Order: sequence, then C-alpha cells, then structure tokens
Amino acid sequence: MRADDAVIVINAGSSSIKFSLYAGAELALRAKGKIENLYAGQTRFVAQDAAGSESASHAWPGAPLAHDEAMHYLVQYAQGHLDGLNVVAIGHRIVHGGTEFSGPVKLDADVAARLERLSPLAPLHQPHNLAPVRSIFALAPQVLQVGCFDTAFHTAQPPLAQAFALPPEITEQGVRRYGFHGLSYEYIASVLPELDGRLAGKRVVAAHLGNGASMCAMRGGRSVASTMGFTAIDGLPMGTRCGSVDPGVVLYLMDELKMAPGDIQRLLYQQSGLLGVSGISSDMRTLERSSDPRAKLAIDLMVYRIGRELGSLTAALGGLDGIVFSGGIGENSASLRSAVGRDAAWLGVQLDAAANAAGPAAAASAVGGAFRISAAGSAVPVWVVPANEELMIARHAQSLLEA
Ligand SMILES: Nc1ncnc2c1ncn2[C@@H]1O[C@H](COP(=O)(O)OP(=O)(O)O)[C@@H](O)[C@H]1O
Ligand SMILES: CC(=O)OP(=O)(O)O
Ligand SMILES: [Mg+2]
Repeated sequence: MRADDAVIVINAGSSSIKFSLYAGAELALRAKGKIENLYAGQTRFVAQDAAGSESASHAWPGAPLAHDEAMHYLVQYAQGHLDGLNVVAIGHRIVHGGTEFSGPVKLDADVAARLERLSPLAPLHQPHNLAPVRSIFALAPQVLQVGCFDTAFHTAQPPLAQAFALPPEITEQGVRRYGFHGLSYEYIASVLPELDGRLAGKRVVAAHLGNGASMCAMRGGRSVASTMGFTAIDGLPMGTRCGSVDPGVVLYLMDELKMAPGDIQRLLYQQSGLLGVSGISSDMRTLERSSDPRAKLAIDLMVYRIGRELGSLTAALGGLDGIVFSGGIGENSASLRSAVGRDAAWLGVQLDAAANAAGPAAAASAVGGAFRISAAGSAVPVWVVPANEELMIARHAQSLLEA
C-alpha cells in the first residue's frame, strides 16, 4: 500500500454500524464513526478524527433508524472525508462464515450468494453485512472487497468444543457450534502479550459484552471454547436476545402455545434479553439509570450468567490466568465489571475499585486504550481492552491486497 492508499472497514453489528478509514502501509487511522442505537430510539452518529477527538455528530430524535438508512448516511459521510485518499480495499465484518469460510476471503457475487444462504443462522447480522457489499459491487466494482468472519477465529477449537450431541447426519449439515465475535477476540489475543507479558501463551477468558454478548476461552491466543454456538443467540443474555434456553422451551412455544416460527424468532432474538426481562430497554445505560426492580433483575441475570459461564470456560481451560472485558458494556460499565469481579472472588479475582471506576483516563499510555482493573494482589489479572474488530479487518484486507 502507498501512503495515499486507503482501506475502509465496515462493521455492521446488531444495534450499530461502525466504519473506519485507514491510510498507508502502517494502517494509520484517519477517521472513524459509528451510528448506534439502531431500532431503539435516540439513534446517534458520532465521528472521530485521527487523534480520537469528536469531529462530527448527529442525532435522529424521531423514529429510530434501520441499518440501510444508517449505511446510506455513513457512505455519504465517508465519501466527504476521503481527503484525496485512494480507496484500494473495503473490508467487511461478516458474522457467519459457516463451514465453508474459515479465513478472510475476496468477495464476489458467487461468494456473496453463498454467504446469503447463512442468513437464517444470523438474522440480525448477515443480511446487513451483505447489503453494503452488493451496493459497492454496483457503485465501485473495481474496488477489492474482503469479508472477515466472526466465526473464523473459533475454527481452531478442538472438535469436542464444536460438537453438539446430535446424530452425525445432522452435524454433517453444518449443525454444530461455531462461536462469534471472533474478530474482537482475535484483536484481544493480538494485543494481550504486549499489554501483560504474564498472559502470553496463557489461559484467558475474554468477555465481549455489547448488544450481542459472548465469552471465549483462549489458550495461547487461540480459541478453545465459546458461549455462542450455532447462532449468535446462544450463551449469555444480551440486549434483546435470550441467550441459552432449554431447547424444550422452543418446542413448547411451538406445540403448546401455538406460536408461529416467525413469532418465536422475534421473541428469542428481538424481545428477550435485557429488553424482555426489564420491559424497559435493551440499552445498559438506560437500565443502570433506572430504579425499576425489573431493570435490576435484567442486569442481575446477565451478571449471574457471566459468572456461571466464567466457571464453565475456566473448566474448559483447566484453570485461569487472566480475564478481559470488551464491547460497549464491558468497556464502559464499571458497575457490571465490579459485580462480575465480586462473583469471581472464588477464582482469586480481586478488582482495584479505583482503577475500575476511573476507566481509561488513568491508563493513557496503554495499548489501544486498554487498562488493568485488578488489584495488585489479585491471583488473576483483569484487563479492559476496547474492542477493535475494525483494525483486525483492515489488517486482513491489507494481507489479501498484498497476496
Ligand atoms: N457508558 C456506558 N455504560 C454502560 N453501558 C454502555 C455505555 N456505553 C455503551 N454501553 C452499552 O453498550 C451496548 C452496545 O455495545 P456495542 O458493542 O456498541 O454494540 P454492538 O453489539 O451493536 O456492536 C449497549 O447496551 C450500551 O448501553
Ligand atoms: C455476533 C454478535 O452478536 O454481534 P454484535 O454484538 O455486533 O451484535
Ligand atoms: Mg459489536
């Protein structure tokens, strides 16, 4: 890549779209922005310049925005801020790679069509990941587009961790555990040795807690197990997703409560989790400000499930050397981290209350805004590492570009 060559990264999550613009061989961040609170009201756009200062913002006080409108806004914004840079690649986060895609891939119409077939396995993400790919095929067919998968990092898991106890003819159809948020975990694995030399090669549980939330057990920077499975609905309760429920619940909803498949999908993906339990909001900030006991119950349930999964992932690793928090909630909610730390005291975890409350301000020099929140005497170091799926995607796009 030449100095004026640029890579654009698009990361469409379930409640947000993020974009970043990188320039030159060293992938210097030139600009980034995000539209958050899609579908939830108070949709908001914020952009940052290369120094991380807020450079633009916009709010939609009326009806909440959907992905396509948000994408349109971001494309206009990005085009206006290229500053003479020449876009040589566009990297996309694509949530599901299925059994076929285990690493970054050049996107063409055929690959996009194959990925489209995985939409039922990630209905809140896959269609929104692929829509901008198609728009760019039409608008700028000459630009290299690269797909990077949430599932790819987890293909390193041992076969047992990927298995369901189902007959082989079902497994052969791709019904197995995949795991998601892999680009976030891959980024965490890439910075951990630099952040904390004690953790290089060791057993770490990382929790990506955003609107979608999962946890991953890593040994030596490779995925060993994850709380998410076949789809991004498994494991922890999330903003609007239920997390693990007994599969018997789905059969009961269908057979006894006579719910239609579309209604069951809406219930489990869009009307459960923090929103469903609280009846108030999917947004952790709103719940933390609320005095309603149902808001407290929703948060308590999330904390309780995180604690249980931490025990389970520690067992998968045969011990625990470190914990990492990431994602919108993991990075910003000191009170949630404090509650998780309290419940993990049995593992020798001890948080430094002041460092946890102070957040990144106290650790300005650390890599990518990361900061340590464990007390000096804690048996297990605990870090907060701001998610940076975008940088991972840019690195992958650059590798494909140069390959
Ligand atoms: N300061 C904050 N305190 C608590 N929660 C926060 C804060 N900032 C963001 N969050 C939460 O982060 C979640 C969104 O996480 P994010 O990782 O941005 O979402 P996505 O999964 O769409 O990428 C929301 O529940 C939001 O309330
Ligand atoms: C996989 C997933 O849940 O992603 P997000 O957290 O961005 O919704
Ligand atoms: Mg996300």
